[in-house]
Amino acid sequence: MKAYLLLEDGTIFEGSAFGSHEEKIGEVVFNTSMTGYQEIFTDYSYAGQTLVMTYPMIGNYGINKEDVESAKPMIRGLVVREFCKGPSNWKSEMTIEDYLIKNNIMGIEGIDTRMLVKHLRDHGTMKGIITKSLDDKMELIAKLKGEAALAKSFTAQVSTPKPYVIPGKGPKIALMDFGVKLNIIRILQSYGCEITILPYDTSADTILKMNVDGIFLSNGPGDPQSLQVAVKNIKKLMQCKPIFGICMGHQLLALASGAQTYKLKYGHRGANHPVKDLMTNKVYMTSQNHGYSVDEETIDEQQFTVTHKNLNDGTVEGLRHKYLPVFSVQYHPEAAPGPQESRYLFDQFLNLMCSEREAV
Ligand SMILES: NC(=O)CC[C@H](N)C(=O)O
Repeated sequence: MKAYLLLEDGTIFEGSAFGSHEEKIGEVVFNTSMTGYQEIFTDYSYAGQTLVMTYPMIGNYGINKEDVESAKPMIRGLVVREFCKGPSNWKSEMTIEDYLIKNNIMGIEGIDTRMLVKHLRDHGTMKGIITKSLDDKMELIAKLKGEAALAKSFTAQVSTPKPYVIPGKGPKIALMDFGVKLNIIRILQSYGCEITILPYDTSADTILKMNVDGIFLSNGPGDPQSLQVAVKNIKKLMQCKPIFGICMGHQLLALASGAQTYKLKYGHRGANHPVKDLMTNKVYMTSQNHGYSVDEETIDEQQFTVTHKNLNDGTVEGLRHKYLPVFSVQYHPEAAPGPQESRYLFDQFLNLMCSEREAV
């Protein structure tokens, strides 16, 4: 069945519908990873977004129950050049089409994704809708342009509603859940940590009473500036405990320290973004998924050091407090999918917690 991707600026891409046929508005963003589509669909940081995969065939190794980053995909739509109807892999349990139907997500295939990405790079990220009919095109465009087209924040939908504990004999961690990727939990678990996953708006006082060894600030969807409640809590927490933040966690930590964030023209989403560790001059290939960035000009140099930078556009990729055991990165050291060479950052967090413990 014919379908269209209609963008907020009126641009139309024609293709064929697949998956569910429920038409939803999303912010259209592209990811350049060659593999790992299942982990990407289930990364809650994509909540509210219609995802364009630039790799030309998606779905060739199917979908399984194991390789997920959350309980369910929160993407609003999927745009591909071609989806694979006959996947082949020992782990495969269903096609991506079955998966999209099951999760009520509409897809469109047959799109010239190179042209679409060039358009988004030139004109910036914008809203769009995958639709079967353009009869009401002007109305749809007006809706896409409207303030109410997309919820302001998806955090409450993806954060845990209640605290829960993953037992362990190692350091105790409070994880502030803004839409955490499961691989972050898996890695912390592999160190034997006891992890308490907390709703995004848990107060600093509640967390301090838990007497944990460290605090982890997770990834998550949306604009960090819309999470002032967390910013306020982090401001207090950073004076008291070791903290490690990833992506949204990094942005919130920056806001808590008085810096500002801004929206990037078309974001960084992919598995081969080069990042330089300015402390060692080493370059790492990193997995990234973010639409916002910390404004370097606004960072208080008395308090924070910029530790990492993106080599494509020079944006801030890592921060470390000068005196407190507090640091963060914009990219994904848990990288599912993506290169695993930044896992050492979890060792640093564990070391910080252990040395703080010894110092007490
Ligand atoms: N992966 C993330 O945590 C993304 C953070 C934030 N929502 C952004 O797009 O910049």
